[in-house]
Amino acid sequence: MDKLLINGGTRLAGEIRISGAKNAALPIIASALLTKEFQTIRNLPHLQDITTMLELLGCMGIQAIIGEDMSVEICAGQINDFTAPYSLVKTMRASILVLGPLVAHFGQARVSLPGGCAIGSRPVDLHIKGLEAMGAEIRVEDGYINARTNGRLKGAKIFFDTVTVTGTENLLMAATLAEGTTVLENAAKEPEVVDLAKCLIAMGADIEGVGTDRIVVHGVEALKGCEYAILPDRIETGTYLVAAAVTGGCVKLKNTDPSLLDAVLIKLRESGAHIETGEDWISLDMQGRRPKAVDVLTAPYPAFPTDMQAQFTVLNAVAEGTGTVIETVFENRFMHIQELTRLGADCQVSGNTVVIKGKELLTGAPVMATDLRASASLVLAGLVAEGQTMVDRVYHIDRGYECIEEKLQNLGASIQRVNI
Ligand SMILES: CC(=O)N[C@H]1[C@@H](OP(=O)(O)OP(=O)(O)OC[C@H]2O[C@@H](n3ccc(=O)[nH]c3=O)[C@H](O)[C@@H]2O)O[C@H](CO)[C@@H](O)[C@@H]1O
Ligand SMILES: C=C(OP(=O)(O)O)C(=O)O
Repeated sequence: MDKLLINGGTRLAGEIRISGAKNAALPIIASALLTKEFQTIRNLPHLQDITTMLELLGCMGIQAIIGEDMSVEICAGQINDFTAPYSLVKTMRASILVLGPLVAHFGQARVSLPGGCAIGSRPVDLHIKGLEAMGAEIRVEDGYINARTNGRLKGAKIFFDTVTVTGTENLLMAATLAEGTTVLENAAKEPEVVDLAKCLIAMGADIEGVGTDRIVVHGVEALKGCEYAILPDRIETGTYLVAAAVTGGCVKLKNTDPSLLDAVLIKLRESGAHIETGEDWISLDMQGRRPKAVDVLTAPYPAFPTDMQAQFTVLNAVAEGTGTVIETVFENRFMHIQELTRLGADCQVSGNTVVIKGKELLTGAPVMATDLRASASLVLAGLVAEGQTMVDRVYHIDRGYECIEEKLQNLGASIQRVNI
């Protein structure tokens, strides 16, 4: 099994390119199920989750032609199966994103229930209720969501009790082909939802209120294929900025979009980082200093993202002062804390809050990755810790970070992938 071996202590410096956003690419690949025409998607990140999503379409008889320039061509016209099997869904919860498009376009879907995961129970009740409100008949049996509709789905008024990103995306996609108008209230405003909506509009969908919490979709009879480039990954961007900040380094990240990272950049500036931005780049210079501790509270966009919480815990662990991280989105997203403690971090967890007393030095140790962002935080801690850190279960990281060791090596880090 692959592991990452890190020798900490190098100040990161240099330039790297940010990849396309995993969390936009996944729903946009699923959107190809809404048309029988060819869909061309560009700026795809090279990630395990993308491979899994394409494999999922492959199980349905759909071929994806992968181009050399990080693009893929998909044509759902060849579909012959409407099942998302447990074997794939258990490795990637975002497989649930095929549910809405399959029912809306083909009138049937059989999608395995994702189940809980390391960061919380993560139910999909709001996806199911929304589709039922649109007229789908849904039975949950043998661990599968079986959905059917006789004719087109019907437009409906849907209120999300909780802001849900993939829930909004699933119902948004379903609504594009429904008969009549669908109103999604308390919808997610994440940039990845906006990117999906822009792609759907390019396919011929009629959508208003994109980027607000009230999305109105006037259903159309058919959608056409389009060519669409995925937006940059704001979480990958934020992770490399924190990597530079904790090592006192100076980096420039290209092919990104600073306007997607307001809440993160504010916290990094508060921590003492000198940040400059251009239209598609961000530079951060820590000038060799330790960061100052910052308080963070996660909440839906545009607030501070839960997917950056673990990384900021590491920033606080090596900062001057004491910082607090409060997680309000997922009930169990502190699995990295125990591992950070093994590197010497001083963290006290109480309910959804962790209080971190910054230390001048962390020390390397073997640690175990438990989920995607938890793993990223362990790599960041390893970069700053004195001595050697070995991060095990790297497959979690490969779900969401393209060539992480190569990108960090380009910034001067001592990090290697080993298979022992
Ligand atoms: C592939 C993808 O885009 N993943 C992101 C997406 O996950 P995902 O879309 O799974 O997360 P949600 O936005 O749905 O979850 C937010 C909260 O709503 C709850 N909930 C959700 C759906 C539902 O039917 N019922 C319910 O109670 C969840 O348990 C959680 O507490 O948004 C999360 C929150 O920004 C991010 O951390 C993930 O990286
Ligand atoms: C939690 C994440 O992904 P997923 O929703 O696919 O588990 C993430 O990207 O941090």
